[in-house]
Formats: sequence, C-alpha cells, structure tokens
Amino acid sequence: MEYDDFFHYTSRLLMADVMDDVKVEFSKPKSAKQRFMFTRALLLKHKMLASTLDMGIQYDHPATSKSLRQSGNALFKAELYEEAADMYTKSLRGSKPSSECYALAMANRSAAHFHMGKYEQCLTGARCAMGANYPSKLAYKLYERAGRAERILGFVERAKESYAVCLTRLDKADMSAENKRKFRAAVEIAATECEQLLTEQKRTMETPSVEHLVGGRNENIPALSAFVELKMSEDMGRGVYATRDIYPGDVVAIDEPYICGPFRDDIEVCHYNGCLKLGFALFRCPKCQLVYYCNEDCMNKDYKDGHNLACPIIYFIKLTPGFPRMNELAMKWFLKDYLKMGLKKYCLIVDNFSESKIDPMTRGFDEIGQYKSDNFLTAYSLDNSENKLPMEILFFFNCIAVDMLHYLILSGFKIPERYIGSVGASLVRILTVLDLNCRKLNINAPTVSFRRDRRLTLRIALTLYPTISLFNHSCDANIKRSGEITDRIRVMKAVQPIPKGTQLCCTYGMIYNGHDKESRQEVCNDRFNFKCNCQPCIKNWPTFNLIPNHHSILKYILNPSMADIVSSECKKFMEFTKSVEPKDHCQHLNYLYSFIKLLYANVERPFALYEDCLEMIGNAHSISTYLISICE
Ligand SMILES: C[S@@+](CC[C@H](N)C(=O)[O-])C[C@H]1O[C@@H](n2cnc3c(N)ncnc32)[C@H](O)[C@@H]1O
Repeated sequence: MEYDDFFHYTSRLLMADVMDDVKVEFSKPKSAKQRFMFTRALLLKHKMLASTLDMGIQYDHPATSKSLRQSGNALFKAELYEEAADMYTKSLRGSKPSSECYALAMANRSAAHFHMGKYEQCLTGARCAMGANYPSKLAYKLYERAGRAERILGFVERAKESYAVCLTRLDKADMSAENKRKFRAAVEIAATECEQLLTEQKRTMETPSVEHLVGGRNENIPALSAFVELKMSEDMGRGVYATRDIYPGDVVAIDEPYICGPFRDDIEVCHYNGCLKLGFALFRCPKCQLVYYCNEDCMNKDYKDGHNLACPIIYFIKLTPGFPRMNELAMKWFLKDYLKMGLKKYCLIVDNFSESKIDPMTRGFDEIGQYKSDNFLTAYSLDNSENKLPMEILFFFNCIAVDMLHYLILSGFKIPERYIGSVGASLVRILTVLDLNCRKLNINAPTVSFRRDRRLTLRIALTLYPTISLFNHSCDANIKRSGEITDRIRVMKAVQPIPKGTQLCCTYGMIYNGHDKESRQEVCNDRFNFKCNCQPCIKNWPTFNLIPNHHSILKYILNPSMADIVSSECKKFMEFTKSVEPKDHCQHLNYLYSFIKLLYANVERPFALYEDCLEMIGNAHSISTYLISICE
C-alpha cells in the first residue's frame, strides 16, 4: 500500500469487530460532513484519539548536562576540538531543547565545529542556539562566528547580515569598554569587506532573463498564455489547448503554488509559504524546533499565516499515518484560510461548495470568470478523483482528518460543535486534493540535482500549483518545466511544436521512451485512475533502444522532396551532439528549436534524433541547483 501505516485505524477497529459497520455506513449515500462525524464518533468511542499533547520524551540526566558541558570546555581549551564536540553532544542529550543549558552546549559545539573546519555544522549549531534560550549577553559571539562561517562558505550576503546583528548585540556584552571597542572595530572591518565583495559580485553578475508568457496573459486564466484555451474532452475532462501555433521555447504557464511546504527533514527549506528557499543552517522555529526559516522576517510571516497555531501540534501531525508531510501541509492550508476568513465564513464557503452541484468545466473560476491560483476555491475545487476513491481510502483520510482536528482542539483551538463537521469535511477534501495534485503530481515541485547528475534529483518541497494542475498527461509531453529547478514559481515551456488546436500536455512522470506501454498504463491506472490515450500509447511506440534512427530516414520521411535537406541536417545534428557538451546546449537553443521544427514537419515519429533533440531542449530549459553547491 502506498500510504504509511495504512492499517493504523482499521486494525484496531477490526479487533473491535466494527469494520462491517464502517463499510455499511461508508457505502450509504452520505454527505462529507456526515461521513466525518461518523468517523469521529467511532474513533472517540473506541478511545483511539490522544488524551493529551504529551510527547513522552524523557531527558536522560538533566543534572549531569552542565558538568558534561564543562568537561567539553576543558577539552576545547586544550584544543581537542573533536573530543570537545563529542562531549557537548552528550551534554545536549541531557537537557531540554528550550533550556539555556541546551543552548550553551549547542553554541559551544558550534565553536568546536568551526575550529574543525566543519563550517556547515558550525552554522547549523549557531542558528539553533540563536533560536533557543541562549543568554543575550553572549549572543554577539554567535553572530560573529556565524558571519565568519558564512563568509568562508561564500554566503556573503548572509555574513553581512550576521555581522550587522552582532554589532547590535554587542551593547549587551559583558566585557570591558576597551575590549568592546576593539571587537567592534574588527567586526566593522569584516562587514565592510563583505560589502565590497557584494558590490563586486553584483557588477560581474549577469541579470537573469525574465520570462514572459507567449502572447501575454490569458484573459481568464492569468497564469496561462493568451495563446491557449480550456476545453472539455470526454476521456480527459478539462484540458489546455493551443489557439495559435506555439513553438519550442514559448512560455505557456507561470504559476505560483497555492500552498507549499518542505518535503524532507534532511534538507533545509524555508517553511514560509511565500518563500520555500533552499539553504542550510537556516533558523529553526524556537518553539517546535521542527521547521526552518531563512530569517526572522519569514518566521514572523509564517507565524501570522498559521504556524503559531500549528506549532504546538506539528510534532504530533508528523506522527500521523498516510503522508505526514502532506498532512502537515493540509493543516497549514486550513489554518491559513481560517485566519484569513474567520471560522464562520470559512465554514459557509466550504458548506456551499459541498452542497452545490459542480460544473466540471467552470470549477475553480470565480464569479467574474477568473481562474486564479491564489484563490481558495480554485485550489479547493481541483480534481480529487473522490468518486473513484475506494471506500477504504476515503475512510483512511477521514480518520487522519479526525486525528488532525483532535490535536488542534487539544492544543486549545476553540471550535463550536456546530462547525466541527464542516471543518472536518473540508480537511478531508483538502487531503484528497493534495493527494492527487500535490503528492502524486509532484513532478514540477522544487528539486535539487544530486552530485552534478541531472537524472538523480531530490524533491525538496510539496507544492500545489492550481493552474499547472489543469494540464493533462501525455507520455510524449509537449511542454515541460523550465528555469531554476529549486524555484517555487514554476515556468512551463513548449519543448515541441504545438500546432493550433493541439492539446498541451505535460508528463505525470511516465515517459514513453523510458517505459513500455504496459508499465505506463499500469501507473496511469493504479495511481491516477485513467487509461492513457496519448499517441505513443495508442500506436504502441517502441522504447528508447528500438526507436528508428537516421539510417532509416528514407522510410520515415513524410515529404520526399525534403529528404536531402533532412539527411544533411541530421548529419550536422550528429556532429553537434559529438562536439557540444550537454552543459552548453542552453547556448544553442535556437539551433535545437530549428532542428526539431524541421523534423516535426518532415519525419514520422518516433525518430531517434527527434527524441534526442527533444531531451536536449528539455534539459537545456532547466537550470539545476546541485546539492553539493547550494547557493544563496
Ligand atoms: C491534474 S488533473 C488534470 C485536469 C483535469 N482533466 C481537470 O478536468 O481538471 C488530473 C486528472 O485529469 C485526467 N487525465 C489527465 N491526463 C489524462 C490522460 N492522458 N488520459 C485520461 N485522463 C487524463 C485524470 O482524470 C486525472 O486524474
């Protein structure tokens, strides 16, 4: 089963011999609210919900933590930094993360890491101590050290900021006036050097080109190009179609996530919905210690967006079954909109939505006919395949929503009984929308490449793009993501010619030349509940090694009068592939566009050189950020 701990709820209900009742109740025509309330009553009755927010963590030896730190200090003085760092780690185990003792051990370990040349760990520790209960009279030390480590690592902008904070904290420092004066002068010199470096960097830096939608913004769907329209088809539902000829390189969509959040614990990504920047040694939330921020500004904005309410329960949400990261995101979504609208209005809107009959074509458009990615109902009304969901999965999502709402109530969130059904049912809908459009369709989410290898990428965030979610799938995609792959704003570009009237399709992860038809159809069916009817599936195109190549050009030429030109261009292209390195393909995009256009008009597909050129264009459009050289 693709969900973690899928039998968490049912196994206990099976033991209580009530699963038959659940099946009966869930197969009856019930409203989403009734289903949620039934599930809630069931879990309460069988005592399956937590009674307190108790993490059950025991701190081993709080009393010995201080003496371990002091032993670490002695080792540090003797310049035995590795041993000192180990001793500080032991000290950390004995104290609560909110205590001063913890912050001191964390800060001292960061100093040891600095001397060991482990600048990244040094920064992580310093940031953690800054966010914890570190004595304010010593804070200047942490910021000065962070500045030095950041400067060494090449994060000059951040180093400058750290030095600036250090100078403001120096007033509280417990040292003689003379020492303070000397220290201030040294930090000011370091800050000036950073300033000079930054000026130099700006002077030599190329200005990144700004992307523009081909033909300008679409009148009704502003995240799409004016050269497309939304149309219905029987087998795919809504889809995006070209109203003019679109060419490779044309920008067809620029979308921002409605809601997004980090995907992994081992890579630090800012938790604030409007940021999501990748970095390292980011600040941790000083209370829950479980989410990271670039700076205090992002943290304050995220608190206002709802983290203040999620903070006390995030630890527990992370333990819920299913996809805890997605459950966390569902809570973030709910809290953001609850804070924006207030409970009464929120419930009114979600109740109206579930009671009204949804038109599959106009779903997500507002009262003046606009489909906007930052609109609650646009995101909320995205396809969630609810009518195709098996009963046991729907029940599972209801149980998760009951758990999540229960944690929120335990943390002190006040919700009148009459609103519980509406909020609970809305959480179930949010979970199902995220499951389809964000978890399963996470292909366009921010990513980093692994060790300079484009094929090995790590997804770093979960992102819900309401407008990009309008694109249907093809195993032979004619549009693909482009630009910086870590970016939260997603640009989609044409990678093949798209004549007027043709549907624009991206891939949901299955590409025809990499997987045979059976396995692609299996994924489409199992994960997305549809039968793919793209050209490679209908015509059963062969996979990569079996695709006809240039030797059989005459057999595949559509226009015999063009055979000589096409043959000669194919030879040139093969020379190009030998002489130009993949990293330089982006400088030859116009050439690649003209070659693919020539083949598109004159050669029957699949044709190996067409597919090679297509892959080169797709790769050249995307700019990879590498895990080993994460930049500011
Ligand atoms: C992200 S939505 C795409 C937009 C959707 N068609 C709509 O009406 O809003 C994904 C859903 O679209 C449909 N779909 C996407 N690609 C398809 C394809 N190649 N064949 C059939 N259905 C497809 C499936 O129902 C799938 O669950």
